[in-house]
Amino acid sequence: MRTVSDYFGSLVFDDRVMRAKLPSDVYASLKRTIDEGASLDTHVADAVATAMRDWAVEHGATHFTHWFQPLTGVTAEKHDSFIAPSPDGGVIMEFSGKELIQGEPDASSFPSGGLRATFEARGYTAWDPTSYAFIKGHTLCIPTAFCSYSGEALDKKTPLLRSMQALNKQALRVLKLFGNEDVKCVRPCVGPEQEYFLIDKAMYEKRKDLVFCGRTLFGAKPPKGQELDDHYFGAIKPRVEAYMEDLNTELWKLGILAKTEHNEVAPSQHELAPIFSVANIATDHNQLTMEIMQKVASRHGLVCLLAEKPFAGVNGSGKHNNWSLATDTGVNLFKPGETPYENAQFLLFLCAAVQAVDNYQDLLRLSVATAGNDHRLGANEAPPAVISIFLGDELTAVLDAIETDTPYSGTEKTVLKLGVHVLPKFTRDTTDRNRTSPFAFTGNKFEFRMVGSSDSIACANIMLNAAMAETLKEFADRLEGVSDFESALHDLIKETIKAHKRIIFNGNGYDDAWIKEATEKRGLLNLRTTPDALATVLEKKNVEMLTSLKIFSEAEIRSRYEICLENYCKTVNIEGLTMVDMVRKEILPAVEAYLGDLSGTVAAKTAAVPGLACKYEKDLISKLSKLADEISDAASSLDTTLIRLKAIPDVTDAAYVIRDVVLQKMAELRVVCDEAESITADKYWPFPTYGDLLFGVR
Ligand SMILES: NC(=O)CC[C@H](N)C(=O)O
Repeated sequence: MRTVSDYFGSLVFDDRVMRAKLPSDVYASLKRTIDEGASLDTHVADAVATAMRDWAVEHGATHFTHWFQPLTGVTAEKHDSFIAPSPDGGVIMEFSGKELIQGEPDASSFPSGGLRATFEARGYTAWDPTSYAFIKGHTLCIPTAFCSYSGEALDKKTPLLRSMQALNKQALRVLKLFGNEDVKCVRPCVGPEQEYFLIDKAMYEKRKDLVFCGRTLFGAKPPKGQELDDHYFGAIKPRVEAYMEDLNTELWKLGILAKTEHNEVAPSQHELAPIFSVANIATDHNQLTMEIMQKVASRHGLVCLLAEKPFAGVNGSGKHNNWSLATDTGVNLFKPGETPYENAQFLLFLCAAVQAVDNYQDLLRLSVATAGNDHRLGANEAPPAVISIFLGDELTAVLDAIETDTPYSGTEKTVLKLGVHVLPKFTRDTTDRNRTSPFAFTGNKFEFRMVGSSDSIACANIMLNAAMAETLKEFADRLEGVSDFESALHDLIKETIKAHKRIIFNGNGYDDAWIKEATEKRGLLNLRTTPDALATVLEKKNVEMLTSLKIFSEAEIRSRYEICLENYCKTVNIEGLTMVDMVRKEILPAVEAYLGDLSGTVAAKTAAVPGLACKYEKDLISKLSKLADEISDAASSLDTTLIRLKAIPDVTDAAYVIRDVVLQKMAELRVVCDEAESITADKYWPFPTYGDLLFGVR
């Protein structure tokens, strides 16, 4: 039997393959490009392309594609076969260095958020040699960045790579101050925990809301939900187990480090978590993971729902983004060290994260802002829309002690002197206690829990890296060249704690009292909806930070603002239209059919026994008939609003109408439909119910 280690990474042109297949000088040169960003010359590119082609063809590939991440949030690919005609009438398989390095997909149909007006529609894709090429189906996929000819990023990978570069530069400056001359590179490492729902495919196909929107727009609460907590970590059902097994095999073949799997809180909800990797690879891998999760589900007669809130009344799905910083010498900068010096360094990086999150709360919030995630954040199942940091009581007490120069009880009652004393050993706080926090320190990393399950993790990590780079830059500017490093460091840490401790909160984030305290006493932002959050990207401090670090140009920021808002408007518009369609073509006809049969029953019964009261039927007919009128009115009102919406030219104005009017009307329509469902006989209801969907996979 083949073991996992036999086939792990078998579809990846990884370091093992490169070492075996490339001439040693080519391998050394490519490694320099991968590790140090050195540019690649043409003969190296040609040699790599040839080896890649031979390897891919051996593995059954017939095509290649530049695989990229446009601003749609999903990945894109355009396949070209390797074939070229040979003089004898046959074909040879060709792939050049030029084709490896650069491609020219026709970009005119990807969202560009107004950027297109300023440059040619055609963009180009450029190989990202730091992320390995892989085979999907019969196609060699080459991870690439996607840019315009004038250099504007049209994708999510380019700004992510830029943010990693900025962070590397500033982190190295800070590390030098601590005497770490041997460190050549600092990289953000990410492990995204992916939550998802698995439902039966045949049932899925009967619901237009699931097919068009990926989430239910109607559904009366079933008798059983998640109240017994019997699904969380429960035994995995055989059908789901078979799916997970198949999924793991596919992911492992692609070198994706799928590690943990379990049932989540809601019925039919599950989670898959990988081992950490460098941020851009983790991003590529998560995109691939989401794609393969859906593909494999189909083979098992299942559908994998990635929407943040596919069902009302039970938990939604997030993608908790575990984030840390690692040096090429193997040090995790968020891990408390063993020596006083390491501890001082740890505290400085920790304080930088605190300041970064406080100063750029808005950017972190908007990095996860989508129509789908708005239903999840703040619904007492995922973090609220207010950003705060959980540090745990022990670490918070250490920071308090430093801030006030008071003894910390954990260290034999001495006043902590940075660079002299070691920190006490922290017991790791259990993740259970962090569950309500948007940004939780978990011993050696931060867990950014606000990311939505269907989101690309690129945006969240771009903003995290950017905010951290900016803060480290400020710290390095201040500390470089000081005569007494230890006291300057002490002052900086103390001041940072004082200035930014308002963002630290170890209590229950679901508590209404916290939201009040956060916004009223602490002045933290509460950006409840996507339009509220997105608007903040255009604020001067944010534009200045992102442009000065060269992560985005101003035009790129504007384009992303437009695209995200447009996406919000389009998503909700599709949902509204789907509701109207389902009501008019399915729900009302079903209710009417039931009403017709009930009325027929009354007529038949009174014909048989004249004078019979038929109270049960008549009450039901009155109630349902009244609901049918209300449903019809609510659907018309929603429909009229959607028509009005179309006439609003400005996307920001449209987004506010959605936030304030459309979503409200959708909610009103749902209430009456769900009520009708709860009193309509099962056999009339036109599509599978919540009970069927949530408990249908056995
Ligand atoms: N067990 C959990 O951590 C639940 C998390 C929750 N599903 C979320 O949306 O974030």
